[in-house]
Amino acid sequence: MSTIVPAVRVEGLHVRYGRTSALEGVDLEIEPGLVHGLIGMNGSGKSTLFKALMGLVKPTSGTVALFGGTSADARRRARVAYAPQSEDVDWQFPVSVREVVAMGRYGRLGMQRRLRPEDRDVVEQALERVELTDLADRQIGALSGGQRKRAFVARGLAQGAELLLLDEPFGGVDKRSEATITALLRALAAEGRTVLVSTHDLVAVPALCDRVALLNRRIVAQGAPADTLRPGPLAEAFGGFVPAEALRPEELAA
Ligand SMILES: Nc1ncnc2c1ncn2[C@@H]1O[C@H](COP(=O)(O)OP(=O)(O)OP(=O)(O)O)[C@@H](O)[C@H]1O
Repeated sequence: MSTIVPAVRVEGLHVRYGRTSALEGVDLEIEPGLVHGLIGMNGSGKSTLFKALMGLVKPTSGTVALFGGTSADARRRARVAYAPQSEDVDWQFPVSVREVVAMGRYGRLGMQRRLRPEDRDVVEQALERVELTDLADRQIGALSGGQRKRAFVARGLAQGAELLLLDEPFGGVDKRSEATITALLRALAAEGRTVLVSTHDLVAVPALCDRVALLNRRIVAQGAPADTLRPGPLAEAFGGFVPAEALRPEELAA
């Protein structure tokens, strides 16, 4: 039996918003040190699953464990970082990019504490890692879509998070930024961090993800991209529609 504690273990998770059933019995295990893709159509429950992992929505039933403990515990110990979908962020908030990244440090120290010189160094290193040093004094809303995503990744890095949950990091991002973010996330996994990314961009998946989970209110398929991005599971995940860009050339011809 494997002794590796999964970064995420979800069992029998149901979430409802009033009359809307968003998740219906999700079972999911996320192995640490890999990039995992969470793929599903609009309304399939991706954001709800992220929020449930963070303890931001209450399950109707089922359980969520991060590193074998509660999500509250993982948050308290700064082990998990969450970058919400762009629509869920107030981009007018008067904070600079550097201040957003520094929030990752406060997560560890508590807002009452002042950043020490070594914390400031960590913030600068995180900014440099995502190539935002030159834009660090800008108001966060004055960044492009791709730069905003990178700022949130930097916040997670400054926090020292072992698990990064990124909701649609490729939404509204051009191909160049997408390649930068992909390389960054691959490098984070190579360091042993765990990354869970929701995306519609199926073309990006094989280069980015070690594992894929297809979601349609429950997990339809989970495994290596080559095994899951197949016509059958894709049709089930996308309500009968098979996104052609997800298929390999031989399957397209079939
Ligand atoms: N706060 C809410 N109140 C009521 N219903 C909600 C709420 N948030 C989400 N829902 C509903 O729950 C379902 C799942 O939504 P969710 O945002 O998790 O899907 P998603 O896969 O992230 O979608 P998208 O790809 O469009 O972002 C949808 O039917 C949505 O309308």
